[in-house]
Amino acid sequence: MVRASVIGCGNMGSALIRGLSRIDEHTVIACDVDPAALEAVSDDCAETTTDPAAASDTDVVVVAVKPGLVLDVVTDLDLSPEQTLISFAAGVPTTALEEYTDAAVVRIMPNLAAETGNMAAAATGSEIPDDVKALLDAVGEFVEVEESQMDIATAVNGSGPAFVFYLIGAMRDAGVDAGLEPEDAEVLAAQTFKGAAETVLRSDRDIAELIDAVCSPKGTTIEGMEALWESTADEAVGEAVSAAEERSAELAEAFDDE
Ligand SMILES: NC(=O)C1=CN([C@@H]2O[C@H](COP(=O)(O)OP(=O)(O)OC[C@H]3O[C@@H](n4cnc5c(N)ncnc54)[C@H](OP(=O)(O)O)[C@@H]3O)[C@@H](O)[C@H]2O)C=CC1
Ligand SMILES: O=C(O)[C@@H]1CCC=N1
Repeated sequence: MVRASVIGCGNMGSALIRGLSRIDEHTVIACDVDPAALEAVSDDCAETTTDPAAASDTDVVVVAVKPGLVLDVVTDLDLSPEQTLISFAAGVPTTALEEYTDAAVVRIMPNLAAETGNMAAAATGSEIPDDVKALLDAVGEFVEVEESQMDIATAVNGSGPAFVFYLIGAMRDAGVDAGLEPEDAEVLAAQTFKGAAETVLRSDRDIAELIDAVCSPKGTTIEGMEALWESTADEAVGEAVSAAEERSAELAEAFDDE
């Protein structure tokens, strides 16, 4: 069992808390300056507090506040070398965090799908302790990456859900425009993304082979694929990822002189 606290229970912190509450092996203390944020997760954690000091004696301390607040919060926590600090912050390098704490630091780029146990996370740190791995495994899949890869990971899996929500919306809207009921179109589009993602994860076949498997000769899909191949859809996705990556790098630049 992992004893963890989550400091900052907004969008990302609350998603983690709710994801961990789906399994009862972990004890989670939730901390936020906003009582309303704590009220929203009170049924999904063991304890809530507005005092970070009261939440700082757990084995693992997850800091999920906005990037600009992270170092102040970490400084005030005064953690020991036996504890592990997890930072979710975009653009805050591990070395910067290490200057402000005695705890072992693991920098993680999570995503909102922690809430449903489907998080894709990138983790970096000299050694990722077993209890942190157990915590990440409990809410999805993680991969270990180099610190230098964190900006692109932030774009792909951290920001990625927003890009995918957008694409699901576009597929839904196309269905609605052609006559489907909005609720039906949303289920069909979202479940199709979910099923396709699950297929990619579970299949030995690469993505080109999977596309081929859907395209019946002279059928419907090949017509749609030809329209996609002729469009600049892949460039648009690439540009979205690059813009998010650049912003992550820009946030990190603030720490260059520290
Ligand atoms: N949202 C996402 O999908 C993802 C976010 N992240 C990272 O997670 C972090 C949090 O992002 P997100 O959840 O979106 O942000 P939110 O603003 O939704 O949540 C942050 C929460 O922390 C609270 N807070 C502020 N100061 C303190 C403090 N000193 N002690 C305790 N709580 C405090 C805020 O309260 P108040 O609002 O009153 O200030 C708010 O409730 C960021 O660093 C971000 O880069 C990473 C991946 C995905
Ligand atoms: O938009 C952001 O900055 C945060 C980090 C990745 C996802 N949300």
